Amino acid sequence: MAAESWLLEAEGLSKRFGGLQAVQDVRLQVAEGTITGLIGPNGAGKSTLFALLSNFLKADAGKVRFRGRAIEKLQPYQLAQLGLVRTFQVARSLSRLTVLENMLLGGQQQRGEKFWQVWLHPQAIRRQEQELRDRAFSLLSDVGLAAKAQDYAGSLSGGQRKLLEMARALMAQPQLVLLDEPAAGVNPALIEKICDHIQTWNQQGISFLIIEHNMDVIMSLCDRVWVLAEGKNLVDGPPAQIQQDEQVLAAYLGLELA
Ligand SMILES: Nc1ncnc2c1ncn2[C@@H]1O[C@H](COP(=O)(O)OP(=O)(O)OP(=O)(O)O)[C@@H](O)[C@H]1O
Repeated sequence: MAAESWLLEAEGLSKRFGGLQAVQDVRLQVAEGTITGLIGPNGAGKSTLFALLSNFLKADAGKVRFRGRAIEKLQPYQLAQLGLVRTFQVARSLSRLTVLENMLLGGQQQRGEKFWQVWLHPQAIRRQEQELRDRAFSLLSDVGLAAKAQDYAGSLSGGQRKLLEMARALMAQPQLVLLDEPAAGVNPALIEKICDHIQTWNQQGISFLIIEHNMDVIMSLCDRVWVLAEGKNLVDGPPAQIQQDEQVLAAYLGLELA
């Protein structure tokens, strides 16, 4: 595939924490319209790579291009404006906001508006706010959380928080969502629902890069899977191939992939 047709492309990414090389010379590509998996044993560097791809951490070396554009110098909110967002766990501070307030924050990161814009165009801002609320309610009803809009996010179950995290990311109307362990701590029935939502959004044109330890989720959702081990690329390929790859099985030291 020609370089310009990758939605997201990283090469030579490295990050060291003190004496620990967490990510070393890593390469990764996400094709437009796909669901791409990122797997690897604990400590393989997946979360660090996510933080590097979304500019929450600065790389020691390497390049990241999104839609053909170098993005290293952009702030995370500017990345969101370009169409690249990542999910965040509903942290303690956000637990004390309502579900709706969490959603509106997700929309805010896309706008990055200046004080003078608010002052000069109050009606336009009010209209935008109404649009944000409408979008928030539409997404909340998609994921079955509309009735909980006024509840504190902290009162949601683990699975409902995951749904809120995903819906909040979609408030920015992204092209690519980096999803951090969407199935972690979620009961099996809700995992199935979460997978259905991801597939539906993907059919609507949103691409995903997903870190996940639940191999059923990775194998059923992903078009391509990248494997990291000890901070480096191990292999990448279609899920069925990855599932049987001996290097991958060895890296997991006997943990079952199937
Ligand atoms: N801020 C940090 N400071 C120091 N070391 C860190 C930091 N963040 C991560 N590490 C270390 O870097 C290595 C890679 O961690 P990372 O969280 O990226 O792995 P991971 O593949 O996401 O693991 P897991 O599946 O357990 O979440 C680990 O050894 C971790 O302890």
